[in-house]
Amino acid sequence: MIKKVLTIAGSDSSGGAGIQADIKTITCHKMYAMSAITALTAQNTTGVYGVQEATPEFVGQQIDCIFNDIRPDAVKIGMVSSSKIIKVIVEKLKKYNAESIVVDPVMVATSGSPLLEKEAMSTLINELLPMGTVITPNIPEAEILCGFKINEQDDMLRAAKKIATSIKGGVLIKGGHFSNTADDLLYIDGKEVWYKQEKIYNENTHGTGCTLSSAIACNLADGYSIEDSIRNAKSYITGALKAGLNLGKGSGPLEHNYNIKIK
Ligand SMILES: Nc1ncnc2c1ncn2[C@@H]1O[C@H](COP(=O)(O)OP(=O)(O)O)[C@@H](O)[C@H]1O
Ligand SMILES: Cc1ncc(COP(=O)(O)OP(=O)(O)O)c(N)n1
Repeated sequence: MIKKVLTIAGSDSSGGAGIQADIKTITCHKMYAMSAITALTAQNTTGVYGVQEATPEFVGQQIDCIFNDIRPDAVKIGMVSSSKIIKVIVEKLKKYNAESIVVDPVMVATSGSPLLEKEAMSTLINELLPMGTVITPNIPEAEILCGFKINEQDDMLRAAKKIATSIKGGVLIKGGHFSNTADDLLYIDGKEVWYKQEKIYNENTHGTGCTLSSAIACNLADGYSIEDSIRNAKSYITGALKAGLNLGKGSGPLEHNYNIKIK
């Protein structure tokens, strides 16, 4: 039976991040992708130029339609935009007893544009993050969640331990924002697991976070443990970066389908 994965996230018109990156990732994992769109962004490889939010009611209606018909085996959550949208997502995930939830706490695009309203931060922290089987902050997001600067790997561990005090799932801090390494750290059940990866010198990293979190969701849907799901997802993203796609005038997208052989 084909596995089904739902992404609840924003649309990226340029196709490199958000819903589009998620659907490509899920499809490349040979799974069935479904989406509940929280916001439309007018975006390309150089930045985010406009955001049009969906109403919270409409986000809820999309989630109802999905769960009442094709129940997802895993859920990935990305850009959630506002407090009201977060509340409806939490309400629906609880109502349907959703399992295997990966929360990527998207706050600001790497280009610098905010993707979450300032007032929504406390709702994200107090209501959405605790729903996660695993949460996947990058370094700037982890700094906001833990309240101190992360300058080196020891700080990543301190941050993960602090964030884990209010979250029962795993905390994966992504190290892609460091200059020489791309080592990610999972902190789960009092245990640290490092995913070591040397930095790939590719400036085209638009959508890495979205791609990693949806790849983790696919692996959870397939029944892998959290630890192994992250290991497999890390290997997928490393391949997608190494493939070296070069599109657009800014930080371009990844080659999601680098491992698909049809032709
Ligand atoms: N240049 C790179 N080389 C290898 N891995 C990378 C590189 N940039 C990002 N990654 C990896 O991509 C994933 C997403 O990380 P990151 O870029 O830190 O998140 P975000 O896209 O949310 O800012 C992580 O597994 C990270 O280690
Ligand atoms: C619609 C939308 N959602 C999320 C992001 C952020 O993508 P992410 O993979 O976390 O990182 P960057 O692409 O910003 O490096 C986005 N840009 N758009």
